[in-house]
Amino acid sequence: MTIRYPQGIWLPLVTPFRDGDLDEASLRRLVRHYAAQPIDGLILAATTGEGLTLDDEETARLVQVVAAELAGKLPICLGLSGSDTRKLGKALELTAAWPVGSYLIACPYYTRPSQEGLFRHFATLARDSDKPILIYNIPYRTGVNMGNETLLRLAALPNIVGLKDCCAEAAQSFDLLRARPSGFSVLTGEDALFYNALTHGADGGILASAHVETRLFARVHNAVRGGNHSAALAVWRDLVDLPRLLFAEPSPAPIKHWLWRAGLLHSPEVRLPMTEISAGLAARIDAEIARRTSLAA
Ligand SMILES: O=C(O)C1=N[C@H](C(=O)O)C[C@H](O)C1
Repeated sequence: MTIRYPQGIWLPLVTPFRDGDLDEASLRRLVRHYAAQPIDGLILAATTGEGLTLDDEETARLVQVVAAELAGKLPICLGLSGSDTRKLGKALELTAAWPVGSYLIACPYYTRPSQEGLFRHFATLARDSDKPILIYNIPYRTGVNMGNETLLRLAALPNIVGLKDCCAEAAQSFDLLRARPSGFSVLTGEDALFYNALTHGADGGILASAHVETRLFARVHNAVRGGNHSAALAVWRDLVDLPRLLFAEPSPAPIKHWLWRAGLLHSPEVRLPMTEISAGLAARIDAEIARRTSLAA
């Protein structure tokens, strides 16, 4: 399923592991669970999905299992990252026939290219693929910030359809939202700023935190879209502590801990260099699960 204007809640699915391998049983359980939630699409093998630790065979299997389980219920977007334009071009070629509708491609990291380098990198990748591409701008992970001028040049290319915005500069995000052409989608990847981004005009979010209380994240989105800002704010005031808790230590370990405690994952296992959460954070998460469970009862 190909979506040319992504909006709403896109879930960057965690990748379950068991004893070092892909845990397919947990993966199927997760997909069944989220297919019944109010989300608009799944992102696989991105930051939250520990995509950098998966080899090609595992990524292929991940996509295959998720697509089979979804049976077309939701669109799939595949996360790609790297700092070599040619290798990414080969990854696009390798995955062209896979059941993914679009790609989320991070800016090249570590090498800190110029704005012209960033433009040519994405323009080359856009030329190499028929599928829609979302640019992922996250300077605090990659070391390079794609400026709005470059983004707007890229937005003019037919299959560059949007941005996952994690630039961490409120003015840059707002200026882009004012200047973007119609048909170019902006989704925030700053979980704790989701409500603010929506009120500034963003189309939705790619939010690891939405693994938990998915319906409340969707309610915030729907209320802002419907112009009901006081209803959105009322939900958000209760929800905003959740992303803070789930990002208190490197993601996705806190989220995996929560999903394990909730019975959706067999294990909270992450792959090195990520590590499981501290005992202190585990106790805080367990207490929050207990609090939310007693409120719901
Ligand atoms: O999985 C992702 O991609 C996400 N990335 C952001 C990050 O890298 O910090 C956070 C977002 O919730 C999901």
